[in-house]
Amino acid sequence: MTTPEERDDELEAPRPPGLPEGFRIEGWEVGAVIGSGGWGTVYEARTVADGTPVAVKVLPTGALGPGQRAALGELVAREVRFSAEADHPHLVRTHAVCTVEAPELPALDGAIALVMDRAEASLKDVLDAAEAGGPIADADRVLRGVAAGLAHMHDAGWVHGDLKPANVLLGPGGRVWLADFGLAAELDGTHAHLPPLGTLDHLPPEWWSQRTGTQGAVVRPTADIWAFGVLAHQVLTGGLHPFPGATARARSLAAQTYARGTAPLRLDAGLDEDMRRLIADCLAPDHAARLPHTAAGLAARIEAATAGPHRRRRRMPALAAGLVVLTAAAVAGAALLGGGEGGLTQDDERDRGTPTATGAPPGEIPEDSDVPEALRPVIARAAHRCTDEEITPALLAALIKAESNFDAKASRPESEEYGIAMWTPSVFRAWAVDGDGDGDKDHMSPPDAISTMSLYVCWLDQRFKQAGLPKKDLPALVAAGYRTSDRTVIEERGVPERVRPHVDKVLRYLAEYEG
Ligand SMILES: Nc1ncnc2c1ncn2[C@@H]1O[C@H](COP(=O)(O)OP(=O)(O)OP(=O)(O)O)[C@@H](O)[C@H]1O
Repeated sequence: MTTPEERDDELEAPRPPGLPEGFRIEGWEVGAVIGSGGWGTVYEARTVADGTPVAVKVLPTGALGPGQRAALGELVAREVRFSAEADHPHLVRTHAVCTVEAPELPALDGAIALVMDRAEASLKDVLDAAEAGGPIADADRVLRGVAAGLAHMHDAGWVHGDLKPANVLLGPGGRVWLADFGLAAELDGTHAHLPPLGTLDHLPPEWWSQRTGTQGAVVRPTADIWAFGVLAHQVLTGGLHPFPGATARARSLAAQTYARGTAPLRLDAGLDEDMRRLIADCLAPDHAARLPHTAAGLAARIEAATAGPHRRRRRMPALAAGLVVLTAAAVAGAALLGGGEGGLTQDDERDRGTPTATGAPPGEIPEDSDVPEALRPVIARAAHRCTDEEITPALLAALIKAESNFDAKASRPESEEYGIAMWTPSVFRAWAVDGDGDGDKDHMSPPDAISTMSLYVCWLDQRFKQAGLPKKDLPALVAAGYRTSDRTVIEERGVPERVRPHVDKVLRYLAEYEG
C-alpha cells in the first residue's frame, strides 16, 4: 500500500557492509562495530592525532532512492544543526560530519559519517541486562541527566521527538547524554512537525489520533514529557513499562485505553511516592494535562526527590510488584493485550459465536475458501490481535486477496508496492511488526506483512470510529484507507471514487468468506 503523504517520511536503509578496522575517515580511524540502527552503523573510533576515543555513525546513501536520500539528508542536517547549537553536558556532541571515501567499497563510498563523543553503553543496554523489580544502578543520576538534557533542549526551542532508552547514552565517568537528534525539530511556536518515526513504546496516546500529512505528525514538548514518564518508570523498575502488554503494540493500546479514561493508571507498586507522582504527571492522558509539567520542573523535582540521605523508598518484593502489574493488565482489559508473538492465545481459541452459512464462526475464514492453508493461522492470529470487532480474519483475507491474490512475491514497482500485503517499504517501516518472531521486520515476509497490515487497519478502524464515520461502512472505509490514507477517507467522509472498484472487490471477497 502507498500512502502518498507518508511515502518519504520513512527510510528503509539496507544493512550496510562494514568498514574494515583501521579504515581512515579524515582524521579518525575506525575500529569495531558498536551497533546498527535503522539508518546506519555506529563504530568505535579514535582520533589519529591523539588517540581520543570517539564514535562514528556511518549512514550509507548509495542504495537509496532520491526521496530516501532527501529524508536522510534532512535527518543529518537536523542532527548536526542541533548539536552545533546545543552545548550542554547532557547532550551528546557531534564533532564533525565527513564523507566516506571508499571507492573499493561501493556501498559505503559517499556515505555520511558523524563523529561523536563515545559512550560506554546505552540505557537500553543497561535495562536489557537489569533484573526487573528494582531501580538500575545510579537510577537517580540517570534520570536527573535525562531531565536536565531535555530541559535544555526545550528551553532552546527544540523537541527531541524520539526519547527512549536507546537514545540515552552513558559515557565515561558516569556521564549521561541524550542522543539521536535526527528527530529533533525546532519548535515552530508551540510544536514541531516530525516524520512519524518515534518508537511505539514511548509515543504519547494523542499521537494515534493526530493527523499526519506532508509535514508529518505534530510533536510537542509534552510528547517528550510522556516519553520521559515511560522511561523513568523503566529506569526505576529495572525495565518494566508502565502499561501492561506482551508487545509494544499491546502496551500502546493499553496506554490509549487509559488515556480514554476507561482504565486507571497502575504504576509499579515498588516506586517511592515522589517518583510515582512525578511519573503520573508525565503520563497525564493528554497534551493539555501534561502542559504544566515542564522538563525544567521535572528536573528540579527529581533533584529534590533524590537528593539527601533521608530519601524514602517504599519497595515491595519483586513478586508482589509483578502482581500489581498483572492486575493492571486485567483492568486494562485482557482483550486489549493481544497475544505474544507465538501461537493463538486462549482468547483466540474461545468460542466465536454461531457458525455462518460457510460453516465457520462469524468473521473466521471458512475451511473451503481459497485462502492458502498455510496463511490461515497467520491471518487469524494477526486479526485477533486487533480488539476492534470489524477487523476479522475474513476481512484481512479479503484485503490480502484484493491486494496480491495471496502472492508473497507480488510487486508493483511503479507505485513502490511489494509483497503479499503490497506494502510501500517506507510506510511499512513506520508500522512494522515482527510477525514471525525472527527478530527482523520484512515487508516481503507474509507473517510480518500481514501482522503489520492488521495493526495498520486496526488503527484505521479506530480513526474512522473517532471521526464518527458510519459503523456499518467500516470494512469498506478500512479497505479504502489502506489504498489511500486515513486523512483522505475522513476528509471525503466515505470511500473516494478512485478506489471504489478496489473496495467493491474487497467487499465481494468478504461476502464470500462470510457466507
Ligand atoms: N556516540 C555513541 N557512542 C557509543 N555508542 C553509540 C553512540 N551512538 C549510538 N551508539 C550505539 O550504537 C547503536 C546504534 O545506534 P543508532 O543511533 O544508529 O541506532 P538506534 O538508536 O539503536 O536506532 P534508531 O536510530 O534506528 O532508532 C546503539 O546500540 C547505540 O546505543
